[in-house]
Amino acid sequence: MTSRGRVFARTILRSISQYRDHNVPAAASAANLIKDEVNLARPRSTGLLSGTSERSVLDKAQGGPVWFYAAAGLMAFSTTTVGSASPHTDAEEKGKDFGKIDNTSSRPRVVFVLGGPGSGKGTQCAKIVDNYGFIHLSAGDLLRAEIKSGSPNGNMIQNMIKDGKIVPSEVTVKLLLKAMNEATTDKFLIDGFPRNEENRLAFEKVTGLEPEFILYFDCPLTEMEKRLLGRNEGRVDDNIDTIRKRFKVFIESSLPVIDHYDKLGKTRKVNATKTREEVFKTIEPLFKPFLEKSSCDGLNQTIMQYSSGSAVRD
Ligand SMILES: Nc1ncnc2c1ncn2[C@@H]1O[C@H](COP(=O)(O)OP(=O)(O)O)[C@@H](O)[C@H]1O
Ligand SMILES: O=c1ccn([C@@H]2O[C@H](COP(=O)(O)OP(=O)(O)O)[C@@H](O)[C@H]2O)c(=O)[nH]1
Repeated sequence: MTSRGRVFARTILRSISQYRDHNVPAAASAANLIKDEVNLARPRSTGLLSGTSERSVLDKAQGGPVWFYAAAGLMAFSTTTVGSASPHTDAEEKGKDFGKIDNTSSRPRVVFVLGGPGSGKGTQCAKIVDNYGFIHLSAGDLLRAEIKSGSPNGNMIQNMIKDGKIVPSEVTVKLLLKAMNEATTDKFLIDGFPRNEENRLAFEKVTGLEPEFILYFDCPLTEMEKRLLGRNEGRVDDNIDTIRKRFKVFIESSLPVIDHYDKLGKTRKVNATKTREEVFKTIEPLFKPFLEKSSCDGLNQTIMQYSSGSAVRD
């Protein structure tokens, strides 16, 4: 990050603050998130040219430090196309046609794993991690860890989870960013997030990242209820009252997110009622392309661009 870049980022932060003064709520929450992220990302961004291990994974978003682009509001979303553009694409039907993953890019690659509570997201994520080198970030697990850590937000998060409500985006996005920044790989399975349109917009604004695709586990409520009641993990929300509230929230708030990505041709719908093994077989073709070519070439190219100054956007 050059000093001109820093000056530019500060200017943009100022203009976001001015928007906030004019009561633009999205700009206001973005500005808060961005300020936090500046603090998170800044110490690492000094190592831009000193090798991949020292570069924050998120520094690579859009070929530059994420907080810089977030501050600049230059969210030119990824042009990566994954699979067919037709909506409501069933994974079974599409088979190998999922293959258009941009493995020459060095930016972090994100897959959102969505579906109702108990549809089997966590179960399948574990299998994908074992076989395809992704990092699994469960937003619910991150929130539960935050409660355990004794964070000042702990009580609020606990109450929201008990009541089946969606925790404010500021909290969840910050936890996700921190986990992404600490990760040693750039392939992320983000499980159980975004849960509503506000979550989605907050993540997009702050990271500038668009998911490669959305894995949507389609499962009837009766099956999900049965699975949740048998989960036996001692969770405060796996009781019939909270389960019913979670279903309502899923239908009212989360389905519109799945629909949004559907319209962009990014939703990969999977029949989640099959056995664990059958579901995994169905989704595997979606992940094979990620193994086909290392992203090192793209990464090296990005580092060279930084060396020559051509990737600096001020
Ligand atoms: N395909 C499946 N068939 C039957 N039970 C399943 C299947 N997938 C997951 N389960 C079980 O259902 C429960 C909920 O699964 P989980 O992966 O935790 O769902 P989610 O992460 O979507 O809430 C767990 O007890 C899990 O072992
Ligand atoms: O992005 C998220 C993810 C989870 N939660 C909260 O955490 C609970 C449990 O979510 P998780 O994904 O762990 O459980 P699932 O819905 O898959 O059973 C949800 O009901 C919400 O209260 C949230 O607020 N935002």
